[in-house]
Amino acid sequence: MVPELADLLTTARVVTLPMVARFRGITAREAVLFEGPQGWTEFSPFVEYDDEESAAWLHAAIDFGWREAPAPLRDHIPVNATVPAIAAGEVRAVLDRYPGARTAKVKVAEPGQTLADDVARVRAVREYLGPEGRIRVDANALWNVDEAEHAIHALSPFDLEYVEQPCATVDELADIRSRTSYMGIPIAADESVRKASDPLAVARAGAADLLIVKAQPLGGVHSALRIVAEAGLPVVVSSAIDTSVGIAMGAHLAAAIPDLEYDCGLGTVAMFAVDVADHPLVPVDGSIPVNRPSLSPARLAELESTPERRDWWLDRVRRCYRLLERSAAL
Ligand SMILES: O=C(O)CCC(=O)c1ccccc1C(=O)O
Ligand SMILES: [Mg+2]
Repeated sequence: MVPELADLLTTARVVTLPMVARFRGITAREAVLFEGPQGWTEFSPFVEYDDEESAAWLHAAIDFGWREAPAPLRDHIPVNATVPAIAAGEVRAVLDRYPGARTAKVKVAEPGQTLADDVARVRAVREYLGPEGRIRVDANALWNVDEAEHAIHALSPFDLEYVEQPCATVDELADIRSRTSYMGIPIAADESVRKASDPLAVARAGAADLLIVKAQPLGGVHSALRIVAEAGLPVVVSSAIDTSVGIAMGAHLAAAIPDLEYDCGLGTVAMFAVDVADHPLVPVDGSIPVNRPSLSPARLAELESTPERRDWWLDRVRRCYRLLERSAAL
């Protein structure tokens, strides 16, 4: 069943969630929430994304609100802590927000910082987690191949689980993967999956050892699940800094994947000072439950965006809906 545009718009709530610290350059996250027959669902492409890219996120919102999710194979999803490109001295306070996490993902290669900053941050994370903790780093495509080789070598003494999107292109990923294979550190693709016209190209090229998959940019739980099956690589389901509603979408995707060998990047509700759900999907004992959150009217009212931002988001919903109609994607 597919909703009419009017059905979407009548249930739409536009919210702005304050964050505890800056991430991806933002300190508040905006989202549209719709209530469908399956429960609440979320549409929250980043504000700078164009309509074509954002339309996949609307497809995902409709999928989760109007179509039954696949049968869950597990009721909890182990998650990683997410450490922004902060100073080493701030690492402890961030990790304290993820009780029981055995895995941390650390942002590296931040513009304006140095490799020494990355090394100090990763060292602080290793000291916090101890030798058995798992540390993965995410460069968000910001290194060239030589920089990546140098940085991965410098970070390797801290025992990395994998390096996420060290470079931008599929060819560069293949190159850095063969240059560093002697170190035995896997290479993960993120932007090469979620921002690519063909999300399977990186797998087909043998340019990554595992894939990061996100439900909203891949068009929803069902379409992401097909991509995972076709890729034939291990995956990590991760968030786009969604509210508890979008995180529930990711959790339902993760719950339906037969082999989930890595912890998922779905602990990010911990980044919000306030969330929309009665029981926010923050990690407890290192995992989040697989359920559909209920939202309290009082909390929705408290987090309601300004009329200007509401108009902006609902216009975006209309444009993306028309794009989906025109491409016969609904
Ligand atoms: O994977 C995680 O731990 C959290 C999610 C995350 O890092 C992220 C969130 C929003 C946009 C991009 C990214 C990313 O993985 O690059
Ligand atoms: Mg990433």
